[in-house]
Amino acid sequence: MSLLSVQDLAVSFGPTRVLEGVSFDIAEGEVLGVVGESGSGKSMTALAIMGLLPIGGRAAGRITFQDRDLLTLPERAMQRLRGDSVAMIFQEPMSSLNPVLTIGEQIAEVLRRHRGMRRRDAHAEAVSLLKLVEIAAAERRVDEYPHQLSGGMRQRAMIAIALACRPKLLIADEPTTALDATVQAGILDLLRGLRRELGMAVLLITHDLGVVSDICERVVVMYAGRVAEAGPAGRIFEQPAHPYTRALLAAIPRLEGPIGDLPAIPGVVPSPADFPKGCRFAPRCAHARPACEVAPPVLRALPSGTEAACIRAEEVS
Ligand SMILES: Nc1ncnc2c1ncn2[C@@H]1O[C@H](COP(=O)(O)OP(=O)(O)OP(=O)(O)O)[C@@H](O)[C@H]1O
Repeated sequence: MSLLSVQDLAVSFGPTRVLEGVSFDIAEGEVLGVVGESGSGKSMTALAIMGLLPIGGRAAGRITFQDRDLLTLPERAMQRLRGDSVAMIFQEPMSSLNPVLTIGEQIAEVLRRHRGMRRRDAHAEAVSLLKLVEIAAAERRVDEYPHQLSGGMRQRAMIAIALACRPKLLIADEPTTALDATVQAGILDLLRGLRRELGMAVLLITHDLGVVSDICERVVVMYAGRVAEAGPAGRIFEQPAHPYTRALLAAIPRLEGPIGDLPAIPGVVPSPADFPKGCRFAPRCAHARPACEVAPPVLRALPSGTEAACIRAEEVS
């Protein structure tokens, strides 16, 4: 059974629809990757799930978490859910951490509020949580301020705060983008381990298919506010059906590849006001035909084992 089910999600700002027809499920303990370039709608999807859309944003469709319809849940219940069951971490931990409180105080605050812990117990639990996210010298670090930690350590501290309420689902929005490659690998290892140890589901948002390749079981590829392709990670990587997925895969830097010769996708994601009438990827697609510009392609199951929104998927994959 699904822990989270997103069905036909749309997000609008006034007359502008930035997201449309987005559907996916996450099972308990599953890691789902949501991938796409900047502007494809990944963050908006996450914020709609959290009930934290920017001012003026309106969500339609259905988001079900453990049988509760999140789009109709009263704000107080939503607040409780954000503390108790669903947690989110962002790309830049410094903007989410409070600079004038120690890491320990910030974790303890969550523990007191959501788990009703007393001050001394909360401090001890904060140290345990810092150990869980593999911060060395946790007993000392717990009393330090965010600016005293490195970027990688701050992200680990953010994860510790997110874990303090023992969420069933962790939404990680570009958690490693601001970090250098080695630190990035460490954070991904940590997420993989935590997921195994705690059995929590993870929704991992990234623009980098390389990041999802060995941590996610399933992948949703988004383009210009719609799902371009979705399926098991293995299938997506071995036999991608959508030309956009293939282009993203070709853009993953490979160590053995010639340096400075990375195949890029020409052009940029259109802004919502300029979304084409037909396939939104058509203007950048090497395989586009006039038929692609007539109507938006529907997501359909393909023999390769994924679902793709491309009318030429069988011919081009
Ligand atoms: N406050 C806002 N009001 C109106 N439109 C917005 C607002 N914030 C974002 N958008 C639009 O919503 C679309 C999706 O943005 P979103 O941030 O979800 O993309 P993304 O894939 O997460 O990209 P990034 O990796 O850059 O965050 C974009 O076209 C963006 O211009």
